[in-house]
Amino acid sequence: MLRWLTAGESHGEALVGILEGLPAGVHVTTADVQERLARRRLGHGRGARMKFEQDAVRILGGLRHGVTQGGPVAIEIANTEWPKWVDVMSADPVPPERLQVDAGTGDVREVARNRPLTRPRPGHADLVGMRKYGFEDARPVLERASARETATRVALGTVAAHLLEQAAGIRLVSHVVAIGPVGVPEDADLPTPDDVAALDADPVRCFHGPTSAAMVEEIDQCHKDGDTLGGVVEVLAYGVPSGLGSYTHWDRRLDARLSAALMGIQAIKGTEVGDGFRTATRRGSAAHDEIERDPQTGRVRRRSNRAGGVEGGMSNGEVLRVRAAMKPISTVPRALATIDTSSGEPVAAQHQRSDVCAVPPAAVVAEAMVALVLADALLEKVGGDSVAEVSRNLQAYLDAIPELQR
Ligand SMILES: Cc1cc2nc3c(=O)[nH]c(=O)nc-3n(C[C@H](O)[C@H](O)[C@H](O)COP(=O)(O)O)c2cc1C
Ligand SMILES: C=C(O[C@@H]1CC(C(=O)O)=C[C@@H](OP(=O)(O)O)[C@H]1O)C(=O)O
Repeated sequence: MLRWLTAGESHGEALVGILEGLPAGVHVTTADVQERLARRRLGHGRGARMKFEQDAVRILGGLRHGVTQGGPVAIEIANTEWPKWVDVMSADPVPPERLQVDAGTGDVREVARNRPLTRPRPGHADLVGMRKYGFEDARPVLERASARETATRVALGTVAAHLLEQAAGIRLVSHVVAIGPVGVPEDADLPTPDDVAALDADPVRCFHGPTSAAMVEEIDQCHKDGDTLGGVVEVLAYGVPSGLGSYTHWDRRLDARLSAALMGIQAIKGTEVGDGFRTATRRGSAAHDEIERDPQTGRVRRRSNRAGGVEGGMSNGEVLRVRAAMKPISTVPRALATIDTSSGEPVAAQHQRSDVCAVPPAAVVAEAMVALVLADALLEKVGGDSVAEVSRNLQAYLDAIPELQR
């Protein structure tokens, strides 16, 4: 079983992620993690912070000379914004005068940052978080609710992706299929893992040129209008063997596990496996993937992949395809109506800098979550304490599948 945990606040000193249950022998370096994190900062529509926030990575445990040792991998991502927040986000008590507006000492901007946030944003965690944890200030809520935390998921997902590729030849890619009302055509080509450089070069991680240009226009128009946008991302995993996950119990189903992991990303409000909601509109004869034997190779194959590579809660050997729908950013510049929780008066919601659209980075985060779930399911299916053992076990399982079922 693979387990992962994250800790840290958006403007705290650092975020930390731990990945436990990894086999020894996964080759991965700080530079690999940094490369994925850089990808998460890309994307037309990101706010000002992503221009200067640097994601300073340190691997604190679990690796020796670029190879996992079997123990938990711990990764720190320092917030380079931290110097501006040292007092406001200090873990230990600070002298009260350092945080008071009228003290006339210290950094005035930092004092301003400590003003209680009492105008909760509709759509963010602010109001319910204040109620639930007993805060009169939304600061502690947004610090942990913030998607800054997704940096740790991408860091841990990098390690999982390396395990998948090195032990089983599984490779992932993610892309953006819709931003607001602008979506790629249904019959557009799917990217493969060899297309990552092209996706990185695209301002919105979209694989369909004309749609990408229209998405950029939509974001620019939305920015001008003081508004925000959501969209849909898709993750594809190539080379997934048949039989990860199980039909035997609800929480063993691969589709359920993928869906929960995607839904656990901030602002994701819908998930889809394969054609998902579109399948629900079809008749059975046009909804499923017929089985035949390839006359050339003699192998069992499908005539289509509407199921997105999962049947009965198990991977079926086809390309795994899952989608996640992201709501528009809730810090809307043309601020929405709310109430001031210190006075009860109707006011405009708090708003400072913010992303206009964070769908492109959400694709990178979704890919990391899928990598973690698949790595967990792979280890569960075949086990192994080293990458070599996982590979051997996988091969032995595949070799044991009867010839007529292959
Ligand atoms: C990559 C990414 C970046 C985000 N950036 C922002 C942002 O700049 N401003 C904002 O209000 N919400 C942003 N969000 C969304 C909020 O974190 C999210 O809406 C909030 O935590 C409430 O959770 P919920 O939307 O799941 O209910 C972002 C989400 C992701 C995945
Ligand atoms: C910092 C990141 O995303 C942040 C996610 C976020 C939110 O409310 O979720 C709000 C913004 O932060 P701030 O309010 O400090 O500008 C984003 O920049 C990141 O992705 O690394």
